[in-house]
Amino acid sequence: MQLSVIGCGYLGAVHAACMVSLGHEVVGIDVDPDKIKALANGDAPFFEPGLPELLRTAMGTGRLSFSTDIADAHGAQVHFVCVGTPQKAGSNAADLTYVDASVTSLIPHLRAGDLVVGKSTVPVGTAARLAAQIAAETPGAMLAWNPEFLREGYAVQDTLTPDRFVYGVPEDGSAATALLDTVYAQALAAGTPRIVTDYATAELVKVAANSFLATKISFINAMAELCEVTGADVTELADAIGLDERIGRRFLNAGLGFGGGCLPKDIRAFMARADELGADQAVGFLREVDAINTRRRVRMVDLAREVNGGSVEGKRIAVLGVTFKPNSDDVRDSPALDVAAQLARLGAHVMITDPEGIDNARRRHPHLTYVSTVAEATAGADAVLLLTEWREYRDLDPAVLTKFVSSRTILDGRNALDPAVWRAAGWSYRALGRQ
Ligand SMILES: NC(=O)c1ccc[n+]([C@@H]2O[C@H](COP(=O)([O-])OP(=O)(O)OC[C@H]3O[C@@H](n4cnc5c(N)ncnc54)[C@H](O)[C@@H]3O)[C@@H](O)[C@H]2O)c1
Ligand SMILES: O=c1ccn([C@@H]2O[C@H](COP(=O)(O)OP(=O)(O)O[C@H]3O[C@H](CO)[C@@H](O)[C@H](O)[C@H]3O)[C@@H](O)[C@H]2O)c(=O)[nH]1
Repeated sequence: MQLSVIGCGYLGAVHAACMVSLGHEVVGIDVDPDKIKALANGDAPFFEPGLPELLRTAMGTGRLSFSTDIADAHGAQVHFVCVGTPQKAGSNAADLTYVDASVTSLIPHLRAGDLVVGKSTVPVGTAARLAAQIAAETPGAMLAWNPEFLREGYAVQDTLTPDRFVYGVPEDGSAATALLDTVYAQALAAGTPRIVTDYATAELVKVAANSFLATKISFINAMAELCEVTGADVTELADAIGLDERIGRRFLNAGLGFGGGCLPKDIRAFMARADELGADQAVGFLREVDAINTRRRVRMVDLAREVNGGSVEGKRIAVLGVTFKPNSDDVRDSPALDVAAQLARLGAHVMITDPEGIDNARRRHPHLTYVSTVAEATAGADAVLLLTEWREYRDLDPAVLTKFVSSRTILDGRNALDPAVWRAAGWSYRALGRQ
């Protein structure tokens, strides 16, 4: 099938390359000329495991092209909308500027029978509004909402073998469903469940899933707060409750909390939309989920002060990890970057290192100091903060770090290290939610 993918960021670039690997012919469109130039050269414009190889193979087939001109989407039968829906400045609501602009620019190039497929995460009600616009301007063209559930760091496998497909389709949605079934034929044949529903349900499935995940993380972080005042251990607590299959151990890792370009802005946009719908009470608990999450960052800064005798002013603090999670270069709403910036504001000499995130972090916080190695970051450090649990930081040998630091103090913001190993090597080990 001929497909277009509009918006080639973390979601769209992976989607485009994966669709080619399924046998389709794809044109990727983006308004960012640098991104399109890199992609057209077969280079991934961001770090995502497996994407460079997939892109190179896809380019080699001759079935993947990229363009900044939306007119090049003409001729595709299915058009995936993958543009950003960030948080609006000064508000909790989602900024729909990019979704609206991309659909408006696409409409003149649609033909009757074409299917526009929204993949971006949007407030409930968006699909119905866009469907009406498309129907008015290109009779016979259709819209479906097919939210995306991929995780950064696992984007390729999540796209090719998702847990489920959700299709939000109009009342007479059989043609739209049939087209999406053709696009995803391979995964469907392998048994991936698909739920065909209305627009509103599909939109809500996406934000409900992210709200649930955020709530699970904030729940365990609230327990961490209790552990801190009682001397209990949140990792053992999580292991114990997680053995109950109804609860499950996944997404119960206490620490610095959730960040990234999705969970924080999605729960806020959900609250804002519920407010507009007069249903703010229904998701009022998300305010608490957000507040618990933010408190973890404050707690980490406080802990850094505490181990430095009450103030970090003039202290050398090594920060290991700056992305919002490992295996990604994404620093959007990164708890690690936030903590590093707060410590710098308090007068600490913060030395940040990260395997993939430095360029993005520097763009957001150019005044902070970035170095390429753990040795440079920890040289003369009064405290070492592990803030993103990259494999290489989990595997650090305390005996090796001892040679660089000025004080053997480690704060484990992700409960990723074995306290016994670090203490046995003479380190003072502190973490969130455990002694
Ligand atoms: N990142 C993820 O892991 C992920 C997972 C699931 C869902 N989502 C959702 O997918 C959407 C995209 O997220 P992302 O992380 O890929 O964002 P992103 O910022 O990485 O990418 C968005 C891209 O859209 C482009 N764009 C903006 N306006 C455009 C237009 N008018 N025409 C063409 N391109 C345009 C931008 O230049 C950018 O490259 C969001 O709604 C997000 O919530 C993201
Ligand atoms: O037990 C846990 C699990 C995660 N996190 C943090 O939560 C954040 C989000 O992690 P994750 O959900 O793995 O990353 P994303 O790539 O942002 O993926 C989420 O957001 C995407 C965009 O909507 C969805 O598609 C995915 O299903 C959803 O998991 C990160 O900061 C993690 O460090 C924790 O603190 N504890």
